[in-house]
Amino acid sequence: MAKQKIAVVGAGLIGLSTAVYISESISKCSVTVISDKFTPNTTSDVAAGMLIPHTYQGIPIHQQKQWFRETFDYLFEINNSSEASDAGINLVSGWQIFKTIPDEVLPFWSDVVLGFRSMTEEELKKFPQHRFGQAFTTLKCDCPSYLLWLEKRLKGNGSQVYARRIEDLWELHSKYDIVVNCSGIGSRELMGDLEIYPVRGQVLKVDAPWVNHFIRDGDGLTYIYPGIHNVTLGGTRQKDNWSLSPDPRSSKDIFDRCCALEPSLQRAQDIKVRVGLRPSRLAVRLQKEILVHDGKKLPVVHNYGHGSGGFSVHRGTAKETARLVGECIAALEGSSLKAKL
Ligand SMILES: Cc1cc2nc3c(=O)[nH]c(=O)nc-3n(C[C@H](O)[C@H](O)[C@H](O)COP(=O)(O)OP(=O)(O)OC[C@H]3O[C@@H](n4cnc5c(N)ncnc54)[C@H](O)[C@@H]3O)c2cc1C
Ligand SMILES: O=C([O-])CC(=O)C(=O)O
Repeated sequence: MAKQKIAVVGAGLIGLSTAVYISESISKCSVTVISDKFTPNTTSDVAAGMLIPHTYQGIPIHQQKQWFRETFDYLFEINNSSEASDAGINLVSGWQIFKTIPDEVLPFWSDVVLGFRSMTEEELKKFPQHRFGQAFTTLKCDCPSYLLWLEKRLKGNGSQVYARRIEDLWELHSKYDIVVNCSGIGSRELMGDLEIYPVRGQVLKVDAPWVNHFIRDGDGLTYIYPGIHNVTLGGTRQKDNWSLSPDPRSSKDIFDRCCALEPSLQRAQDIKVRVGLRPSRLAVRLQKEILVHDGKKLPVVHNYGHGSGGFSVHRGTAKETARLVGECIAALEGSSLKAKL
């Protein structure tokens, strides 16, 4: 049986990690990634890269927990290997703090991260405005390093990578048997999917190597995330705002909010501003679709709409996408066998 040719559209975190999973788990295929932007110019490069899940309202919690666990276990294994530094993965401990006691004292992901517990009175003294907190250890990706590492893995296993903008997935019909759509916010135009919308996020990447614990305000707006190369200070969440231009007033506001939680940040150096558009949707779109033109068919598997939580679940959604691609391959092989009989 000839190898099935698979095109993955998108070279952000979701496209690259899905292409890696498919190329490493399905032997009967060749994989080509096609994208108009690559690292360091994708939304995924802007992210803080913390493994702290965001809840998708349209997806059962057990499913989200499974995606998070698969992602955490995968990155934990990399963290414990000689690849950790190349892949940009580190373990980081810290605190999520709340001004009032949250509804969810024990979030669904509490037994996936390491050492989850309530903060002690002594620890809370550092944050006089906050009444409650959770201490735990999780993983963080240095996003550009991780994307480069994924790209290197792909090229190393013989997959192809091309720069090109796709206007219509049907363009790929003549060269590919199956298309995997990981175009993030680009799916609004590419698929005409009006359920996906941008949530603009502005962050600062600063040099402050003495900061070694993360701090996240439970309101999700203010966070300090130390990584391998810099500390990410956040943030903003601006629904339906498409602007990629840095806003100086937001930068000052972010810096002030973070200094209120960690005053030593006043001495931070080399402050860079980054903006990204979170590809937000009630639920990640993870499903098969058959495109039909003039009686010809093109199977497509969608994997987009990861919003604020792509890093936290990417390996789990890549695995599920590969399973759907496997079903498409079985169907194509079944129909070519039938045609021969
Ligand atoms: C400020 C900020 C902080 C964040 N922090 C975290 C965090 O700490 N933890 C976490 O889990 N998540 C975080 N996220 C969310 C995370 O960044 C996203 O969920 C994730 O990056 C989405 O990845 P993606 O590959 O779908 O999108 P993208 O990175 O946008 O990739 C989409 C790709 O598709 C390509 N593309 C689009 N349209 C076309 C087309 N028509 N033709 C060809 N190519 C196309 C693009 O060029 C790009 O390569 C954060 C996001 C932001 C903005
Ligand atoms: O909420 C966080 O902690 C970081 C994040 O995922 C985002 O800004 O989207």
